Amino acid sequence: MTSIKGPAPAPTSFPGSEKLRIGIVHARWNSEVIEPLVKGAVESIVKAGVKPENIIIDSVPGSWELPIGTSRMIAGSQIQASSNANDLMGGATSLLDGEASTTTPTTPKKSSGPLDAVISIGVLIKGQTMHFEYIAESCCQGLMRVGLDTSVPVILGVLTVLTEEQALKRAGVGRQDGDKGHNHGEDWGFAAVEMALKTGKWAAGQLE
Ligand SMILES: Nc1c(NC[C@H](O)[C@H](O)[C@H](O)CO)[nH]c(=O)[nH]c1=O
Ligand SMILES: CC(=O)[C@@H](O)COP(=O)(O)O
Repeated sequence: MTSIKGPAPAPTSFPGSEKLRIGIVHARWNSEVIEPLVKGAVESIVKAGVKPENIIIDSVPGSWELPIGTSRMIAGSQIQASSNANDLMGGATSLLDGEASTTTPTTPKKSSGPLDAVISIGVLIKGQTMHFEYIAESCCQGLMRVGLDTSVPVILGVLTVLTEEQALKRAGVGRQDGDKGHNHGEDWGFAAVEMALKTGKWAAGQLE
């Protein structure tokens, strides 16, 4: 019997996506699986209309570090956005200091606005101990908390799998049964763009 499980097809258009800035923070553990997942996510973010230069990618050692990495990346983007706004006003800090500003206001080509969504990507593979269970639970709880606390959508890109083949298949690079599987990174990219646009509209009081 064929399976009915899986996401609905992604929307075909994402109006307004050209203004978005999307972050990806990924763990470096299990990099053979991480790499295609990140690639899949980037491809679908671009397909959805986000400019490649507005996709910010950074890494952390392992999935345990994803919640703090995600949280600080969001905060860093907000700091960058407000200091950029100061620069565009002609260097507010130096004016406060009573100095003439030497900063020439320029319009940055790529966005330095705050991140509109972040995808947190990790691959946890069950080993011999309880390590997997502790990290999986804390990591997912932590990522949920970051999203709710910051109001910036955090997309759960963490695979929690029992075998290496399960991980490979979920990154579209399966090696067994002639079945490569499906790259979940692609779904995460579309989810990030959709959630970034929707939370932006909701924040502006626009409900369809
Ligand atoms: N076993 C896996 C880990 N373990 C490493 C931890 O995430 C963490 O980096 C370390 O304990 C230092 O704090 N990470 C994964 O992403 N995937 C694993 O399967
Ligand atoms: C990093 C660890 O603590 C390690 O011993 C976990 O082992 P396993 O992945 O086999 O559970």
